[in-house]
Amino acid sequence: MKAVIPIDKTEILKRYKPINAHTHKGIQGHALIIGGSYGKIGAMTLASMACLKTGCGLVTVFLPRCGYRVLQIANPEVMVLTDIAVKYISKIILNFVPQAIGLGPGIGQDIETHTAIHRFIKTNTVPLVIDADGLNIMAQNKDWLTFLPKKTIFTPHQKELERLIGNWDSEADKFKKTIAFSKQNNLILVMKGAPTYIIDGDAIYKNTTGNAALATAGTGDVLTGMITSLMAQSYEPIDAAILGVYLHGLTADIALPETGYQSFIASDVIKYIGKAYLSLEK
Ligand SMILES: NC(=O)C1=CN([C@@H]2O[C@H](COP(=O)(O)OP(=O)(O)OC[C@H]3O[C@@H](n4cnc5c(N)ncnc54)[C@H](O)[C@@H]3O)[C@@H](O)[C@H]2O)[C@@H](O)CC1
Ligand SMILES: Nc1ncnc2c1ncn2[C@@H]1O[C@H](COP(=O)(O)OP(=O)(O)O)[C@@H](O)[C@H]1O
Ligand SMILES: [Mg+2]
Repeated sequence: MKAVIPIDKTEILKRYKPINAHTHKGIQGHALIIGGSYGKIGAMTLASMACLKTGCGLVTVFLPRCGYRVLQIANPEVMVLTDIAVKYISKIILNFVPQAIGLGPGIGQDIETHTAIHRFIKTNTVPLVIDADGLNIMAQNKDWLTFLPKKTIFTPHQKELERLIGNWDSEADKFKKTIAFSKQNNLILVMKGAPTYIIDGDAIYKNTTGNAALATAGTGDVLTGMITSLMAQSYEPIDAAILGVYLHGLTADIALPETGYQSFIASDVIKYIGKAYLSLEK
């Protein structure tokens, strides 16, 4: 196993690109988040708001029809495209080409959603982040992995990772299997946990930010939005994964003295993204 590289401020400053004073929303990147199902539209409101607050110029979501009003009211800055189905995603039809796509928050596992994802990835060439049930669907259909753009980012928590790579009998075995999976499929794996590791073939990065305040519903959905945003802003996939994970953890570190562990929620990650960015400039 190669040396583990810590994701600390020095590593981040090598990758972080400050905003150009002459930029405009048309060149700040247009991101698309695809997901949601009846009862899990919140995952999409969180992911899309996190995406905007991480700096991309435009954000569109694609979700089932039941999410339309919810999204427009909760996040007026976000644009909405809807599926023909009311409660789940059945066919993904887009009317523009985004710079990056996040797929999976709250998407559920309806059989029609499996088919929609299959059809979508067969033709998609846009850089992709896959999370949540998007990962669970890929785990049940491993022959679809060949359709993914190279360096697609997977963001599994431990349980989702197990569904993808099978059981492990030690930490070393878990890393060995994750590295093999990353290499075989040319994917980047964000192994979420405490701490989060990022695997890109033989390269292993260990995050140094974050704390137990993040152990709350929706913080993973927020991370998907943040990484998708960075990819839409032209960061290379590995840089988007590293910077996204670092900033996400940093929000919880900055917030902790004000919120404590227990009252911190996923919306607070979004609330503190600005302070996390500002701390990079100090
Ligand atoms: N407001 C919303 O709409 C929310 C929607 N969510 C969506 O709900 C769906 C289900 O996601 P879940 O992750 O809850 O379901 P999963 O069934 O994938 O994972 C949860 C299970 O994994 C176990 N587990 C073991 N190790 C874990 C670890 N390190 N981290 C997390 N879980 C671990 C848990 O105990 C639990 O049994 C996803 O589509 C997700 O996007 C959730 O993110 C919660 C918030
Ligand atoms: N104890 C902890 N310490 C640090 N980070 C944590 C801890 N618990 C959870 N996290 C982080 O919170 C996020 C949870 O993601 P996930 O399990 O997908 O949540 P959800 O699906 O509810 O959005 C991950 O980024 C994970 O690394
Ligand atoms: Mg999750």
